[in-house]
Amino acid sequence: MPLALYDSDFDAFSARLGAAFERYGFAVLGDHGVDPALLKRVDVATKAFFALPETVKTSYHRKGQGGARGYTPFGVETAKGYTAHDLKEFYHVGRDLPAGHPYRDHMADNIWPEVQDFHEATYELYTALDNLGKKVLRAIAVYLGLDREFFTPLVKDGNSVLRLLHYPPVNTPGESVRAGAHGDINVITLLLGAEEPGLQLLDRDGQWLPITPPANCIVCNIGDMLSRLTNGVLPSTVHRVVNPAEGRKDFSRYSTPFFLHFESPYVIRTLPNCMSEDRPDQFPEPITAHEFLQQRIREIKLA
Ligand SMILES: O=C(O)CCC(=O)C(=O)O
Ligand SMILES: [Fe+2]
Repeated sequence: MPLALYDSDFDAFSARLGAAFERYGFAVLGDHGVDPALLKRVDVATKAFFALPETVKTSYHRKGQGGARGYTPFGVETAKGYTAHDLKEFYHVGRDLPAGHPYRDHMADNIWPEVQDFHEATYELYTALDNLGKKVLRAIAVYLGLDREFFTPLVKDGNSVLRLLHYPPVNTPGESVRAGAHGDINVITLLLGAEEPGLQLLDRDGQWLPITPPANCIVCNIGDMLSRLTNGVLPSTVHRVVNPAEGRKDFSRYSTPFFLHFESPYVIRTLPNCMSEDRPDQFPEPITAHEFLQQRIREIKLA
């Protein structure tokens, strides 16, 4: 789906995107407008970071923060319901908040590694994806029959995270997979770098479908918070990253999801227009975005 349609025919864009989300929980966005030169800078800085010695990388790991900022080493995150850990390491960049901002009591400051251009490039990408996410949410709002700007204030200072992911080569057989089957916790996810094969979604008939986006596309999916808010009208589809095929085992995979979150105090309460006699409220208990996130972080062994 070309993002150009957002400007040329917003209603058509909203209808097509919404239909893809309602059917698959996923959509692929073309010509997303994020500067290719910026993506190259992020790629260079990311690879430079992960190539550092383990002792240097772990100096950017903060225990007891739920992996919210900085480095999370290989072998920590474990998908909900799994015993074997995922085969990945990652770095989280969060939102910079001004001095005195009330959310600073729970949104930690960023940690910046000593890698050239890492701070500038990754934060520029954070801002670009934050803005792109607002466009996607405008299209979703109209699809759901809400005001076009319904989500805009709810995500303004949301606890969104840019995750720079590295899946190292997989040379030893074992139970672990690159990323075990999971639903994303957040509102929506915008994913860059899924051209390297491995990502699959679990379709409603129980089949795993590979996601093979053309170059320069962003894969977008619905997270559990939006699924809950919409009473499942927009599904948070389970997905995973499988281990590489024979010829690709010696290669790393790098990908970059942006997990867009609500502002922490926002109360997720089922939207009235997503309930009906045929679709009774599945989530009668409201929950704040903050509490929802804390519960899920404990489940994936990040806290
Ligand atoms: O690496 C990918 O393609 C997907 C990663 C993912 O699903 C996640 O980190 O939540
Ligand atoms: Fe995911």
